[in-house]
Amino acid sequence: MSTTSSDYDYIIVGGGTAGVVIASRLSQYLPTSRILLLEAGPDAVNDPAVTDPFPWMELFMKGYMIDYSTTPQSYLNDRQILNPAGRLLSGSSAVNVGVWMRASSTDYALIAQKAGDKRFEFKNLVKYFKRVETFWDKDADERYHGFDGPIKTTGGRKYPLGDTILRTAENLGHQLNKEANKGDPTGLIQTTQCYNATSESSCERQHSAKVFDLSKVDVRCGSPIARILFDDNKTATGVQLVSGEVLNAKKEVIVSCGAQKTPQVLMLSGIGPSDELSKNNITHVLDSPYVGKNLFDHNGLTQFFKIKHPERGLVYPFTEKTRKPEYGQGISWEWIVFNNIPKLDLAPILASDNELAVNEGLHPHLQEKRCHFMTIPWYFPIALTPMYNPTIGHDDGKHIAFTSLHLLPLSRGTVTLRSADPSDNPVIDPKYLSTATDRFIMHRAVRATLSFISTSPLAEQLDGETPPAPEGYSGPAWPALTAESSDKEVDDRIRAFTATIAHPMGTCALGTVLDDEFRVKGVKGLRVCDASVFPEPVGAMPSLTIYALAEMCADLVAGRA
Ligand SMILES: Cc1cc2nc3c(=O)[nH]c(=O)nc-3n(C[C@H](O)[C@H](O)[C@H](O)COP(=O)(O)OP(=O)(O)OC[C@H]3O[C@@H](n4cnc5c(N)ncnc54)[C@H](O)[C@@H]3O)c2cc1C
Repeated sequence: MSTTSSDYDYIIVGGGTAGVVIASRLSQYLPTSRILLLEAGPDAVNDPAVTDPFPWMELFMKGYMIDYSTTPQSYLNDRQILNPAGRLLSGSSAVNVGVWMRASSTDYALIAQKAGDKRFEFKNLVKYFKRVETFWDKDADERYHGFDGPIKTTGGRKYPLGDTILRTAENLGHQLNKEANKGDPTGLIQTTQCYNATSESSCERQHSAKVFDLSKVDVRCGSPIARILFDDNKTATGVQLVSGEVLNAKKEVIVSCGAQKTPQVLMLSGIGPSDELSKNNITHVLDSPYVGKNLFDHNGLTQFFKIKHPERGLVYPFTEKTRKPEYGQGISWEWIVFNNIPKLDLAPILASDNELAVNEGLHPHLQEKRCHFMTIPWYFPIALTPMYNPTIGHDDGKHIAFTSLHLLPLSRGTVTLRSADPSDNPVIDPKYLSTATDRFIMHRAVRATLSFISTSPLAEQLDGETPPAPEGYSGPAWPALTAESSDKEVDDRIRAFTATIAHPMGTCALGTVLDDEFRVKGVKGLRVCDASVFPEPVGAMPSLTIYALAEMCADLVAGRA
């Protein structure tokens, strides 16, 4: 067969977090191979709106961030939940908040069990975590941290309320966990973020295409694909772009379009649940019933609390106006609490959801070191819930925010096709909080925040909650929540204001859709590697784990694993 300029050895579809890593590493490991990376969005790698981690609104306005809003969610008052993702080279790594963390080893053990391979256990992932990062603290334990990886990190700030938060957490019984990256994040941890410190008080975002070398990869931005092409033996032979152009892959196609788009690409290519394909008149390549199933996400509720003495400059976002060396580099927060719910409290709720193995204590939620939720204090009113209270701006200097974040959802939703048109977004139905266990965990998470703000010494610095007052809302005023609020008041608030922090995962999972080397079962020459591969949630912000899985995938493709 003669070779043309449209013939490649490997085509990676989706130049996001995972796709960039895989393309970069393959070009390094297989230097004689021709590698193509196709990205739907633009190349904005050095646009200050991307490299500066703070101008989020600009990311939307410039079209770098798109919204995959959900269907009406029945356990959230039928609200459609804003669901952003990056649509540019680097994908969501170019628009995210930059929290850099690993989950509990128990979470990875469950993923390994579902994937059917020990390679996904924490101890076997550590080498990939290390390969990716340059950890900011040179004295950190080298068994767990990398010091020469492409992603530089920052941490170790000192905010005026830092000690107050630390002592409040300790008064509530949370131990300071100085090494949260060795498989047990339980307790109070100091936040690390994936920024590169450019001075004592400034930093730039570390996103995948900024730091991974793509000089030996053919990168085509503005090139959304319509479908993957197969021969009669169900071997992937290349892709067709939305423009109609066909590009050939002699060895493999690797799909990394993120948890919302990867299942859509597979279904449009004829791989998916048979009924879904038939409904959209798509020619079947393979009935793969779990494509687009198993969608889960991290739900969060954010609340704003008034500071008693704003004149002391205790709270501020880290913006141009307020950059101070003692605040270090990064978004204005320094602590996160990883919380466990006691087994005796959780077991009856799990049983009410008919979850298996609860009575024997074998349910994954009842295992040691599993963290069910996070409490996140921010030194400014971060607007994770849109239109929460538009009178409070980021720079108001009078509020602190707390996010109560549910980490281990049992609810499972779907990504299905809106139509056979690749330009249409898929239908996203995460079925948020559709299990009693998830509603219970979310409730406990908010209660934990209310205890935190009512406990000394933080309590003495605060003056209650400023409740939400969304623009255009004309109903009765929302009561300020306190530790004394009724269960109904807490649940009403959860239903009305819970959002997502944009961690969708699970829609082309290892073990069901994929084998243990990321290959799509039932066809040849096709792999998937991105947030969609998780069979079970990681109870942490996921990007570091996604980077690590992409490193592993590149090793497997190149025969180095
Ligand atoms: C606002 C926000 C804040 C977040 N904060 C954090 C955080 O603080 N810490 C953390 O760890 N995680 C965070 N996350 C989550 C994390 O960033 C994502 O889970 C991760 O980046 C997803 O990586 P991915 O490779 O699966 O997909 P992405 O990085 O989203 O990449 C998918 C890419 O595929 C492209 N694409 C889609 N369809 C096509 C097509 N048909 N053809 C070609 N290309 C296509 C997209 O344009 C995109 O570039 C956040 C996410 C968001 C959106």
